[in-house]
Formats: sequence, structure tokens, C-alpha cells
Amino acid sequence: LPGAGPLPVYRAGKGRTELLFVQTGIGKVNAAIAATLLCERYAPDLVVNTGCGGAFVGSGLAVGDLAVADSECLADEGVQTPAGWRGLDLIGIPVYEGRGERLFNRIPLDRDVARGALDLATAGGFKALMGPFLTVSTCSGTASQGEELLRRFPGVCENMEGAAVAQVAFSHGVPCLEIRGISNMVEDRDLSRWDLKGAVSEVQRFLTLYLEAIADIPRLA
Ligand SMILES: O=C(O)c1cccc(C(=O)CC[C@H]2O[C@@H](n3cnc4c(=O)[nH]cnc43)[C@H](O)[C@@H]2O)c1
Repeated sequence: LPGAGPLPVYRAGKGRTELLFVQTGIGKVNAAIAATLLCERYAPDLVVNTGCGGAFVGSGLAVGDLAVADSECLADEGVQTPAGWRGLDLIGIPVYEGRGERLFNRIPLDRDVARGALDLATAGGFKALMGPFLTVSTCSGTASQGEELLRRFPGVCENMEGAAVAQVAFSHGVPCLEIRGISNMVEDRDLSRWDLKGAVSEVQRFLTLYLEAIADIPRLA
């Protein structure tokens, strides 16, 4: 299908449902480009954002679990003041303004869609939890950075794309689901404790089930 430059769009699906796939690449800019392309060119009924993420200690999540976002957050967009970090409300300029809403750091997601995905995951035997996600530009490689982020905002896991996709979908009025496999804990960086492949394959296993459930298509696998 027509993509944008190096960003191809793949189509799949049978019956009345069309599934479009884009690999965003890492970070908020790539994610926003991909989400904008999908929303502008294809007017989807739902955007699903997936990948892996790092779980905060104390969230109840462990490596290999699934995390469903009930909201997203631009967790490092703000001001470093002598008295500590402050969010965009200090500047007073929202990242989005429209439909009676002024969004600073927190980006809403569709709670019914999130709840539906969580219920399906739980019923399907996945270990899954729902909560707020934090999006960062710098992957937290220390436990103290994780604690700093949780002083700013509540969160169960961090990632590097979610708030961008959520903001683009929200501004287009398209519901958005974000679900990630947990690849690591937010702790002092130790790659021997990470499982990127396991996290991605677990969330892909769930999404196969999810797409069969929401779309009018025969079994995908
Ligand atoms: O620290 C490293 O050397 C390293 C090696 C491989 C991959 C990474 C990543 O940070 C993957 C980033 C990618 O995955 C998401 N992700 C996964 N865990 C985290 C995290 O703890 N904090 C933020 N993002 C994470 C993220 O959305 C990226 O797409 C690092």
C-alpha cells in the first residue's frame, strides 16, 4: 500500500476487516510520523500500538508479562527547575488543545478498549495488568531514574513511543490501544536480565487472539 518514503504499510485481513501494519522505528518522532500516516491516509477505526517496555519496580509487573495502558504520558517534556522537574503545565503551553481539552503531559486513551483487551488477555491465560504508561526519550538505565519518573507521574511501565501515538490518535479522534510485553525492569542497567524477544513474542501471541476477537476474520494462526 502507499506509505511515506521509507515507511511501508502492509495490509492483511479477510472478510470485512482490513488490518494495516506499520513498523514505526524507535522514539516519539518515528512513532508520530507512522501514526499520522495511518490516521491521515487510512482513517482507521482503531490504532493498536505495540512493542516492549520496561516495568517499574513495585508495579506488579515482571519480565514476560503484558501491560495495557489506561493513559499515556510525555514523562520528560517539561522544565528542570532549581526546585526539581516540572511538567508542561508550568510553561502553560499544551501539546494539544481542542474539543474542549487542553492536554499537557498526560494523553488519554480509550478506557473501554483498554479494559476489553485486558479482560481478553486475562481470560486467555496471559499475565496482564493495566495502568498508566510513561513515554521517555532516554531509556532509564538506573533505578534512581525510575524513582525520579514515578515522583513526576504515576506509572506501571515506560517506553519510547506510546505518548506520541496516543497524541496523534487522540487529535484525529481515533481510539487507541497500547499493549506491550515487558522486556525488562526499570533498574540499574543489566542486559543479561532483559528478554526483548520473549516480550515481543508474548504480546504478538496476544494480538493474534485480539485481532481474531475484534475483527470479522477467521483464525489467524
Ligand atoms: O540499553 C541497551 O543497550 C538496549 C539494548 C537493546 C534495546 C534497548 C531498548 O531500550 C529498547 C528500546 C525499545 O523498547 C522499548 N523499551 C523496552 N524497554 C524499555 C525501557 O526500559 N525504557 C524505555 N523503553 C523501553 C522502547 O519503546 C523502544 O522502542 C536498550
